[in-house]
Amino acid sequence: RVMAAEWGYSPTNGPDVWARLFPQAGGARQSPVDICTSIASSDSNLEMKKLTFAYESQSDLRILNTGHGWKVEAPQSGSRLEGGPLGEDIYQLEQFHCHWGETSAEGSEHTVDGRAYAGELHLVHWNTTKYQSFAEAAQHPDGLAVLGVFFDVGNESNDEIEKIVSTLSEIKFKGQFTDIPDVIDPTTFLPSGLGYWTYLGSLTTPPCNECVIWIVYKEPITVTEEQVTYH
Ligand SMILES: CC#CCOc1ccc(CNS(N)(=O)=O)cc1
Ligand SMILES: [Zn+2]
Repeated sequence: RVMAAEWGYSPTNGPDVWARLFPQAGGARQSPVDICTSIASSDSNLEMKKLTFAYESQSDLRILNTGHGWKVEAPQSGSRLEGGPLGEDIYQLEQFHCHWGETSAEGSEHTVDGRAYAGELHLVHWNTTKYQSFAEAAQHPDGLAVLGVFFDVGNESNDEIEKIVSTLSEIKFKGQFTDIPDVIDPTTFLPSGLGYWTYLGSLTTPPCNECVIWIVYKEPITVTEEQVTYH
């Protein structure tokens, strides 16, 4: 059948047929992957070059219903992500968004030894040392760096996530957006334990560009069931 107009996750427009419209989806370094902890090698170089990040608190951020979740546009010229697997380049925050599922038993894009988490937050950065724009960076193998943080469902709610999901009732439909009234500090999304897995991959959704250096934190953050299931 001809590809449905919009890509999605159904049998007729899902990942198995994305490559028809988005050739990179058929590439050799596609994300997400299952992280097999037994074969992940620890790289002494990474331990030497500590991954460092610095974010500003931002107000007046806009949140969008993408049709596949929510996305906060957060271009931050003052933000910096560097070190670890990123060589000498500096990466700047562009946006962050979330993936979750129908139940809290699934929803993350990456899995760890076959185990899915309730959701996954992605902080998308681009290489401002080498490229002039996000769109240009997304055309290069070292163009983007995405921090992935798993969500575990528990009894504590995450205050920063609450600032975001409390606005979702205003953007029930794809394409709608609204302003987030609170100040958001992306640093608070990160777990306390800073151990991570890293690999060279791609955008996990179309156009699936193979331009992402993935950094997936080992420690999940805890959110409540409410915070990852929307009515
Ligand atoms: C090239 C291009 C483009 C559009 O920008 C994006 C940005 C992020 C994403 C989501 N990718 S993910 N889930 O790997 O962060 C998809 C398209
Ligand atoms: Zn994502």
